[in-house]
Amino acid sequence: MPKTPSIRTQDLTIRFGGHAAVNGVSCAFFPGELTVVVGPNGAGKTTWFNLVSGQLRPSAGRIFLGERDITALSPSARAKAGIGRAFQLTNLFPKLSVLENVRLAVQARAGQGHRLFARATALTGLTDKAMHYLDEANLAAVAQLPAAALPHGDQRKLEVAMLLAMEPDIFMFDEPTAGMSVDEAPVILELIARIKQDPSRTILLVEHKMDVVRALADRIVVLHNGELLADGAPGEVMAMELVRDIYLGVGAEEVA
Ligand SMILES: Nc1ncnc2c1ncn2[C@@H]1O[C@H](COP(=O)(O)OP(=O)(O)OP(=O)(O)O)[C@@H](O)[C@H]1O
Repeated sequence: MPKTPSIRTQDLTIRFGGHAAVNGVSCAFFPGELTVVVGPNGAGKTTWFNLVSGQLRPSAGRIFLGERDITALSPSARAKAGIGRAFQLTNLFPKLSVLENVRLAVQARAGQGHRLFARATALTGLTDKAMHYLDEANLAAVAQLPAAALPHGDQRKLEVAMLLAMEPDIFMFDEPTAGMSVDEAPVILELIARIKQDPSRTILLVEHKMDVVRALADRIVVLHNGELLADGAPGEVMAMELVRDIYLGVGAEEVA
């Protein structure tokens, strides 16, 4: 029996004025699969991501989460429905401790909203859960520090721990190693590789760096001028002449 996609876009299009930043993109994604969305600057990758997570509304086309049409849902309703997106540090509460940050995500997942002062008994359970996710992200040792005190790489890990605490079915990462040092980047990649081990999860990643693409991708989707140019296994896609052509001048040597 063919597998049901966990998320899919159908003829997804958004126009800004006369310009179609995303143009008729149809593709489906499956549990247990990590897809990297690549393409040159301005190809429409971030815009497509924003359409999927709900920050932008399409001019045409639809988005389905499983069988459910979520095109009209707000970003928060999509998050509740199972789409989790890591934003580049904009979701952190800098003055709260690392633990409190994750605990708030656990509370949000449990449907208790963002209350900092929950009842003591409830708090213990929430704290235990939060510590579990901090352990997964290798951040347990810094649980009591304010988020703002962490180095950039650890803040990005904290963001991933908060994403894990939301227990999404779909994980979306926009350039997860952007701004990281060479020492910090592998830790995030390892964390994403671990997330991928759970076959119920679908992972979407926008990435420019070919070493990251090579390390993680089960599949590559190439956008170009807002259109879907290629979609397939990494070796297959990277060997396509058209794909190599559009990368000429923007890292052709890296594609090789
Ligand atoms: N709010 C907007 N208003 C007008 N044009 C926009 C808007 N957002 C994006 N665009 C245009 O849509 C196109 C796609 O942009 P997008 O940022 O999605 O590309 P990208 O592939 O993510 O690029 P990069 O790799 O540089 O981040 C670009 O031409 C961009 O200028």
